[in-house]
Amino acid sequence: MSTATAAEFRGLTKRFGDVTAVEDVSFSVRPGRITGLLGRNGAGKTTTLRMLLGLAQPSAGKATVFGSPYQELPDAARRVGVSMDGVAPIPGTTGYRDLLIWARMLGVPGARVDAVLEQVGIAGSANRKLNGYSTGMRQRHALAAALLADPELLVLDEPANGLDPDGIRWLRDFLRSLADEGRTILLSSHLLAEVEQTVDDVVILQRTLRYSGPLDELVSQKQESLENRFFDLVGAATGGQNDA
Ligand SMILES: Nc1ncnc2c1ncn2[C@@H]1O[C@H](COP(=O)(O)OP(=O)(O)OP(=O)(O)O)[C@@H](O)[C@H]1O
Repeated sequence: MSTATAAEFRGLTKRFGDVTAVEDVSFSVRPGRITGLLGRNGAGKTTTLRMLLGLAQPSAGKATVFGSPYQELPDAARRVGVSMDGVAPIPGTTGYRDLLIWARMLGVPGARVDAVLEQVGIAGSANRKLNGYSTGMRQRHALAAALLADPELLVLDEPANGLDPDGIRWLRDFLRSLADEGRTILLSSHLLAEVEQTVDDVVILQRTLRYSGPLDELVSQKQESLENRFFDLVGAATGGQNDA
């Protein structure tokens, strides 16, 4: 890889009218590692990822992938695999058919569909309609779609949401195997105990950046759990979201 970081966020700010969702956030995502973007509901995680992917325009600052804004990155859709809410499948489509449509859009061979279905462990359900999938199966399906083009970077918004304990353990091992192959993973989550067992680096967001760096430096500073360090950095909940 030619650039030293897989993704960079510099002074990134996003305002929605009177609401500042993300304020002056800067951090780097190191290649070949799993980075967890953590924050409570409304902390600005999804907005940050959307700005990285060119889906939301920053009010100030910038985000780059492999050194370029996403929109200017050659072959971006194949180099960056994304799992994020907001892309609805065609109603009544089977899992297989949905992935085949994505494969054609990405210009990858149809055989990749079988490969990713096997990888995420839902090949046996591929001929079922997607609207009958459980939450866990939907998460695996979304991951399969993200993997179709064999991307260098995976951006996963809340990939553990809705997974049962088996699914969570599977996801952890699966993400680690992807990172061991040299891929970079940036995932958002509010499941702190889960993340503690999954990620190498941590970014804590509460509108502003509260921490970015290796997980072990964060938790070993005080020999405490990620959860305790998280609340040290973002403060206790006051009932409102997106508190300063
Ligand atoms: N399109 C939008 N229009 C107006 N406000 C928005 C929009 N998108 C996000 N926001 C606001 O920006 C803030 C950050 O939202 P965001 O979805 O990025 O947080 P999050 O950390 O991903 O939260 P969650 O864990 O609940 O998904 C919230 O106050 C949210 O209401």
